Amino acid sequence: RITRQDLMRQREEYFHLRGGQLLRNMMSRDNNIPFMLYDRDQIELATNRFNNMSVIGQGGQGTVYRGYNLDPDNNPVAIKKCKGFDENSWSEFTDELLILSRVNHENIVKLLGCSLQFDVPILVYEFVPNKTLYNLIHIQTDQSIRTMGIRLKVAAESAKALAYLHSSLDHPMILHGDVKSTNILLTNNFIAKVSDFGCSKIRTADENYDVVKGTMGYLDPEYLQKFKLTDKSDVYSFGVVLLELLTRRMPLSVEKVSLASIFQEAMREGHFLELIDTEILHEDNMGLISDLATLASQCLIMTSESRPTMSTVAEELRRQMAGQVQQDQGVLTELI
Ligand SMILES: Nc1ncnc2c1ncn2[C@@H]1O[C@H](COP(=O)(O)OP(=O)(O)OP(=O)(O)O)[C@@H](O)[C@H]1O
Repeated sequence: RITRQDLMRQREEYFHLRGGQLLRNMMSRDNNIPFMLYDRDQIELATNRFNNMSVIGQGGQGTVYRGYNLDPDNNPVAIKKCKGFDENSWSEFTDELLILSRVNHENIVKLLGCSLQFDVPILVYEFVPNKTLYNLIHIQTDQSIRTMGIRLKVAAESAKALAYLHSSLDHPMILHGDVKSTNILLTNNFIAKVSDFGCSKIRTADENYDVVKGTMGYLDPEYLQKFKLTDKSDVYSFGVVLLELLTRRMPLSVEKVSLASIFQEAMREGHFLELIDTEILHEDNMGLISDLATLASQCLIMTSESRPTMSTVAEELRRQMAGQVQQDQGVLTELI
């Protein structure tokens, strides 16, 4: 018969085997890192024992639950239960957590903590209440996402988040590896939050990788040839997201033709305007649309070296935003 004491001992064992002590030491060394290590009981209570009613999403790497009572301010959280996790990958996973816990950016879904007391990793994130960008572009016809201003803002914020992951001094270079519109979440005020970190996403720039990760329609063609993920692979995938925002077309057509290739051909032949979503195709927007189309096209260049860096893309989008604000103010002044 297994007693409660046996169970407690087993949980402690799991905790140590999986590098829990390492994480605990790191946290006590650096009080600035608000990263929590949750007990099994806390997670089970928060998800009502992983009750189906608490499920908010299903991804390739696991199931996401809505949870309560874990956040000190009592905000809801999103709890991801990873699946298909290899027992031998725990130490790699804990190493990654040490880095991911240092990621702190307003446009990145915050990783609040984890639990090491289950047979698979459990990750706890800040809860983002609105839908994914994919949902708002392709499924729901939310009025707000129809405006050019919101689309530009979402693009600029997502680019800023990716640029931070690639080149912040807070942590080594982090490659996202699966940038797509389902991995951009939006708050009720349409603040973009890049998500989906935590299951083997950190790579050093020169590491070779032989398993194809990522999503069809967004994958860097050079990565598919060389199996080497780089910062420019994220730039390519971001280019596809930019196209989704401009065209409201799916990244892959029903015939499995990529939006990127259709768009690049239209750019070469000078008729890309035919692809742009008619809802944003106004005279006032023409300059901006043309600039954004050029930027997307640069992100999608076949040879990765010729693509801009994420910082350059973010800076260009910031500049465009500033231009828009000025333009809006100009219109206002004229009206007054
Ligand atoms: N922090 C969060 N707040 C609110 N909802 C979330 C959060 N994280 C994920 N979700 C929801 O859960 C769904 C699944 O997320 P997840 O990141 O696991 O999968 P995915 O990105 O759709 O697929 P994959 O992991 O295969 O790339 C998302 O589409 C979203 O609806």
